[in-house]
Amino acid sequence: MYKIKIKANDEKMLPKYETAGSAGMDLRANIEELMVLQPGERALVPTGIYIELPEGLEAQVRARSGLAIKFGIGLVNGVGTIDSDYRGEIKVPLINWGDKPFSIYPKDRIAQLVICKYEKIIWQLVKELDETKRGSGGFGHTGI
Ligand SMILES: O=c1ccn([C@H]2C[C@H](O)[C@@H](COP(=O)(O)OP(=O)(O)OP(=O)(O)O)O2)c(=O)[nH]1
Ligand SMILES: [Mg+2]
Repeated sequence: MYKIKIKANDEKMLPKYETAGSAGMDLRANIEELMVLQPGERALVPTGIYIELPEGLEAQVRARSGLAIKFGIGLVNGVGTIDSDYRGEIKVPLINWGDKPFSIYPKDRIAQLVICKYEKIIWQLVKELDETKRGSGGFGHTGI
């Protein structure tokens, strides 16, 4: 298990696994006052945490499905990527896709962080790629 350096003003803000098998650790809103997201509105919500990942690990910011299904709350950027050399505050670009105003209270769990391994590659520029049965078929070409 990796031990990852983290900075936070309050230990309660440290993301943690809610169950033994959770892949994600919930991120909390580091705000002083209630924030309201109107339908269609987006906001970059601070989490108060700063991390130092070794090269080869990234952190993914992902939506919480409960907020998505109940209130239409998602991430404007789909999945956020926290680079290993990023030392700034982790922030969550939330959007209210729902039809009602959504209230965020201080320390609410607004998203989750998943730590993943990634590979670095170098490109080998070629004229032809290996043939496959799929070829360029995609976007539903096998049917629905
Ligand atoms: O949901 C997110 C996405 C990104 N970041 C931070 C960490 C990441 O390392 C940095 C840059 O993110 P990204 O590469 O996605 O954004 P960019 O628009 O390409 O910015 P940059 O030019 O700084 O790389 O912003 C967050 O805090 N939350
Ligand atoms: Mg970038």
